[in-house]
Amino acid sequence: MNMDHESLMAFSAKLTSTIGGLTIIWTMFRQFIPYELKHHLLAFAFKYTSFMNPYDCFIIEEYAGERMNRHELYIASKAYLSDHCSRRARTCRIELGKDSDRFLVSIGERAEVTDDFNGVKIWWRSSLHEPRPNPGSSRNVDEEKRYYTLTFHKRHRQVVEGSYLIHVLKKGRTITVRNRQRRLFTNNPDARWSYFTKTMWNHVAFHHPSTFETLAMDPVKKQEIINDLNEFRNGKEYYSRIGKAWKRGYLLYGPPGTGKSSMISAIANFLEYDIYDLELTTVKSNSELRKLFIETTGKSIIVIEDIDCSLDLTGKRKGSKSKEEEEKDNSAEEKKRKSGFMEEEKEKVTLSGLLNFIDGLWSACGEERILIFTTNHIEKLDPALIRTGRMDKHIEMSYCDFESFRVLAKNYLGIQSHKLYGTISKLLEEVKITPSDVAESLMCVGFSNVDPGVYLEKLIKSLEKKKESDQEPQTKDDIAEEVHKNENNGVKISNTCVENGVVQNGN
Ligand SMILES: Nc1ncnc2c1ncn2[C@@H]1O[C@H](COP(=O)(O)OP(=O)(O)OP(=O)(O)O)[C@@H](O)[C@H]1O
Ligand SMILES: [Mg+2]
Repeated sequence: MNMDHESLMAFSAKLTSTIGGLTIIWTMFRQFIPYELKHHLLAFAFKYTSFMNPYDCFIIEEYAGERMNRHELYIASKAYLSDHCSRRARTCRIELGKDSDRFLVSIGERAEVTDDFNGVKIWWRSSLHEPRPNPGSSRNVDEEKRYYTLTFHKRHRQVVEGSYLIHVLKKGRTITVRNRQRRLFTNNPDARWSYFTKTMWNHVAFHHPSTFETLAMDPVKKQEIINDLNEFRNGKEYYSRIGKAWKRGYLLYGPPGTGKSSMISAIANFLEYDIYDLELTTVKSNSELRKLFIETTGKSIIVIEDIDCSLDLTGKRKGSKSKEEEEKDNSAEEKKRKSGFMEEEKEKVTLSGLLNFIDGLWSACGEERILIFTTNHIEKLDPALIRTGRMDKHIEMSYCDFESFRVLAKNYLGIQSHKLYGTISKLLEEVKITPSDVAESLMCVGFSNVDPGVYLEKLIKSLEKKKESDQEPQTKDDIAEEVHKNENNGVKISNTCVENGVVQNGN
């Protein structure tokens, strides 16, 4: 033990004197050797060491390009290392993800980790550029610019250059998407965005708990949608092979409270995409619409809710109007032009403008996007918008059936079956009730250990009440109110007439 201590002391004394000697030589070299000679000597030393050194190295800078954007390969490498290697690093950097409460672990400055790729060993090291002092400013020019150095044996250069870097890029991208906090965007009215800030979309963190498990609908239909989404997500090569833009359109239709918005959230949660909720009524023109679409990113869902109410899309395409209507419009336009209102009117979002993004030339802008329209009145939409092939999938969200009820009962009451299920199943066949109304009856916030029977009874009561009111003949007043309501919605009741205050259905 004593011997060991002594030899350690001797070794450290030797080391100190060697370092001291080298420092003196280095200082002399820097001070007394002429610049030209120094340059030649260094170049020779570099050549010699690189000849002797069997290792090559690549450098991945954090910032690159004219606009000094963050290098995509750097971002992907950081994500890749955080997932694959950071556990092996002795020094780690921990950051809080943007808009998220997840921690991102990456390898720290000067820390080194080793990766193994098909038997090839790669050493990664993270470094920081020395900040360049900026005279006249308290800030440095190069603040926080990092880079990674990859070192590997020369004989593996082809593997690293070819497949390894592609592997890092692909994995890194996937991890970045997985780790990011998803966002819900909404468009700013044009008056609020300026050329400088370019904030056409505002966003908040997207946290919606709706998933396919919590969504009450026909299980076969649900599975079909999940399969369709999976095929879409993995379909990059397929889409490029068939020459179609990598995007998909869904039209969700059905009465209010049947789960259209919940379905959008479930899709977003399933695919882990961002949502762009496009408020068409605030978009002034087709060119503004185009800018908004260009600004959206990949892996996103662009939603236009209540498309029938968003705009009067039906009348904006040539040929969709009768001659008489067109003449009427022309004279109205003439009047407006004369009174100076034309400039404002000319600039509008038109159906053709919208269709251009669905399957026109502009549909190819960006990739991996899902476009979803929702409506309560599919019959009010322009046939051009809903013709086959335009929106890839039409999904009807309908009233609550027994299967949907079972999902809701499992979500809200945590039960799979109950003796009252038979009664409920029978009533659901006779009564049209939305999942939203069923959910309302089953809601028991904050009560633990409650008897599910209480809530099922409550549901049965509301179903029976609804059944009774559905069976009651409608009065003149009721029908007048309904006609008024439908007229406001633009729906005509054609086959219904009123006789002696009782409604007779013409069908
Ligand atoms: N199919 C469903 N599955 C699960 N919950 C549902 C379903 N439909 C409705 N709900 C419940 O009802 C609420 C309202 O549903 P949602 O907003 O999705 O309906 P909507 O079809 O979008 O209605 P609207 O046409 O008025 O926009 C949801 O928050 C959810 O709790
Ligand atoms: Mg909705």
